[in-house]
Amino acid sequence: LEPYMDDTEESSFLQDMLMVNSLHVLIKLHERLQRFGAQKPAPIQDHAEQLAREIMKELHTLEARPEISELIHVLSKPHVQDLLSVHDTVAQKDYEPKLPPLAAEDDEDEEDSVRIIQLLKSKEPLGATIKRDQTTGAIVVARIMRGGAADRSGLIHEGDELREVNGVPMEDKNPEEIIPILAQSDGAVTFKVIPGTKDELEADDTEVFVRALFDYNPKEDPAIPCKDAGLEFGRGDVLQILSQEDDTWWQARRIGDANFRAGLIPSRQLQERRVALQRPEVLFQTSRALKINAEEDADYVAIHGIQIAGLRRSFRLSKKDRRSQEMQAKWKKCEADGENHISSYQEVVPYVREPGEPYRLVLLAGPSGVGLTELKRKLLLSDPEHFGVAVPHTTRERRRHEREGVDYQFVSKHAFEKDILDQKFIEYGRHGGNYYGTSLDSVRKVLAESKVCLLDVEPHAVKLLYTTEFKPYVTFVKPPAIEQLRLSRRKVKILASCDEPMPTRTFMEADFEDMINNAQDMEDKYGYLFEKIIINDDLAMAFTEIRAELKKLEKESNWIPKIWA
Ligand SMILES: Nc1ncnc2c1ncn2[C@@H]1O[C@H](COP(=O)(O)OP(=O)(O)OP(=O)(O)O)[C@@H](O)[C@H]1O
Repeated sequence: LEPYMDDTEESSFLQDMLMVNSLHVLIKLHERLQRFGAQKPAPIQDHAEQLAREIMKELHTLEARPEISELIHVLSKPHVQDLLSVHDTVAQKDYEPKLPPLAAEDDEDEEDSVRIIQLLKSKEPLGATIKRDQTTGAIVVARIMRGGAADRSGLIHEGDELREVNGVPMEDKNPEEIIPILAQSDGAVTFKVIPGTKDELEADDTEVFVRALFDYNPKEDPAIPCKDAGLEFGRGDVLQILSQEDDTWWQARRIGDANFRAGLIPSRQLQERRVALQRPEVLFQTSRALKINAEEDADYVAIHGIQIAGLRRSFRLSKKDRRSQEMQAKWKKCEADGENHISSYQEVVPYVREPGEPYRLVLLAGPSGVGLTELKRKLLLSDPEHFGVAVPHTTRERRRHEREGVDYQFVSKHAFEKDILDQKFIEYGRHGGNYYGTSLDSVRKVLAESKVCLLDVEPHAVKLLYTTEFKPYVTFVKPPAIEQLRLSRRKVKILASCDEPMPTRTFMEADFEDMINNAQDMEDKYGYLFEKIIINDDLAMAFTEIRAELKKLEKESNWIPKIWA
């Protein structure tokens, strides 16, 4: 397993688990069962326990001999008796617990339609919610949770009227008083119900999977009809929708949970209505042109000492030029559709890359200075044959050390402007009279080489790449809390703005604050596009995490928006 283990924690966990004695015993047991199962042994008789008792009785009547005393001694041992009892249970295939007999129905006045139902309840909840019917005042089953005990029994249905639970009449009880009665019942629970008239709808929507675009905690939701029936989830979790029968509360389970019982979640309509009612101000703003600072790219090499073709980013929003107005270039492609997006659920389907198919495009987004270039550089260095980056276009003069098509694609201003008109760029900007930009074709070129293309973009540009062709995997790199940010970046040198005397300086408090605020803004506006969030606190750890995520992405089935399928 070693090649698959990145993490020492994972491998030591596995090792410990494999060493556990009880696991070895279980494996032996399993092997034996396999062996005997194949032989299909049949019991000679299935009342060994009773037989032993009869033998004991007879032995007591016989004259005392050592063998007889020994046999009596052996047969009277509790564990031998238990063993015989287990033998009989298996021989009789008597695995199901027994329900006590139903009480004789002596209530003559009871309507004919009353049905007595017995369920065996374990520690698991019943999986049904109840409510008082507003018109009749009766207690009725409001909802049956898919996959729960009530659902599996097939005996209780939505709309059934509850008359009694374990002999306790429900007439004058509130739902709040009934819940503890049900919760406390363990083992057989007897219900007296009048079946409802509601037609059972065939569940035909269980193949619906969605990615949650918001965090949800039912305990904090005052509107949920039953907090205990709620399903907690986080943004990015994939949920299987098991019922959309109710317009307001859907039933769902979280993929990866061992539990197959559904929980309640707000429906799409409910969630979108809620968001619309408390929309942050920012969602009402008309999309404004985003001002981007262009920066001189050669500085990058000076700082990092390592040059990787196409890695330099000459047009990312930069803290270094924050105050330098004349360095600003306007981004054209900033029609941020995302700004009006309401986050609820995104329908997804499983996806496995076919051999020969291009890899999903890996998009990195994050606030300026958070470490996108650094993470990209580390990934490239870790496997230059596997990862690639798009070579940007520029209209500036080629420098001596630069190679055409490797460092940049050097083009004329006329050609660049034509490409802008032809919408060939994902992003472009202007600096010092020159254009810089990344084209869609340069990304396609990397993908056509069967490489994983790493691209860092402003989040508003993600929308442009959000297509079946690129199937982007959007990773948002986020700064840690300000204390850790100060600590981890205390020795880091960054490029200074052009009006500062030294070419490099350390991060300042304002840089940290900007980084955190910008990250928050990006998350608020574009969070629904982020498939993975990585917190770049310790650089080595952030790199290990992103590398592991990308490996998983390539090997395992992953969920992509249904519109790409
Ligand atoms: N986790 C970290 N710990 C310490 N230093 C870091 C960490 N991540 C990045 N850095 C350093 O912070 C500086 C800025 O990182 P980087 O250039 O990768 O940011 P960026 O997101 O590409 O931002 P920009 O687009 O503004 O350049 C670099 O010097 C980098 O080495």
